Amino acid sequence: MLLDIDNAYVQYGTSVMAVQGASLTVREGELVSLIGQNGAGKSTLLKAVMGLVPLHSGTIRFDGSPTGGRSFSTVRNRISYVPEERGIFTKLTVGENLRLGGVARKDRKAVAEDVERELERFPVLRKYWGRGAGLLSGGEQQQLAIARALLLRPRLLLLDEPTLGLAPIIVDLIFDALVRLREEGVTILLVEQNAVRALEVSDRSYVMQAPGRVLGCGTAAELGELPAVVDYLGFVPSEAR
Ligand SMILES: Nc1ncnc2c1ncn2[C@@H]1O[C@H](COP(=O)(O)OP(=O)(O)OP(=O)(O)O)[C@@H](O)[C@H]1O
Repeated sequence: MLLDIDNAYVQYGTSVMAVQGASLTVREGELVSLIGQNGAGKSTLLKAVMGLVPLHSGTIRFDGSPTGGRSFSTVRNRISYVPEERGIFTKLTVGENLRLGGVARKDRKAVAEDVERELERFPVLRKYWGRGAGLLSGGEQQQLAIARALLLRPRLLLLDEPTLGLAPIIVDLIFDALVRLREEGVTILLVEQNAVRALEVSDRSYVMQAPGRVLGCGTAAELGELPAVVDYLGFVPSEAR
């Protein structure tokens, strides 16, 4: 098991318990999605994996080791995270942003090859290589954020709502890229509000319901057998689309 979240609780301040006993696993090579409505606790769970919010209780293990300890480093363990707000440095160029993804690596030649591969994956980044990243559209910035995250050669890629607010043609482009990444063997945990598309591309999905509980998990076919999940989603996962 690459990622193993067991009975995680996360609290903001003293009142809001945003995640309440969530368990989730990701195996090497899987594309797993986390779906559910606004405020269900999906983003919080990703932040907990990155150590950006502390666990109240429960455990998160990466490759068998707890993620919470001082000695754990997401960079050393090669976990890449693309937050909902993307984290692009708007004052830097596209090329500078992209190269930043590889700064922690020592294999400079391989980094250069990986930059080239990302430019082939997302041609718009080549086109705008020298342009200030702040001038890119939302969809272009999202491609840059994903490409930059891939430059770490992540063992696990965490994506928070990569298609939120983007034009349908860009949504298609991002989902196509996810399918290809999965074929390349990149392990992905995807938070997505577009449940239909997420179910379509994922090996397995977790359905999360506020406040912070996992309602069910499995393949689209398995989720379709769970009445509470079908009720919550408002459609039968295996019959979507
Ligand atoms: N920094 C914060 N301080 C206090 N409460 C927060 C904070 N961030 C999130 N919450 C609350 O925690 C709960 C879970 O939020 P979270 O963002 O994880 O949900 P989500 O499923 O990712 O939804 P969304 O798609 O809207 O991001 C919500 O009730 C939210 O209001």
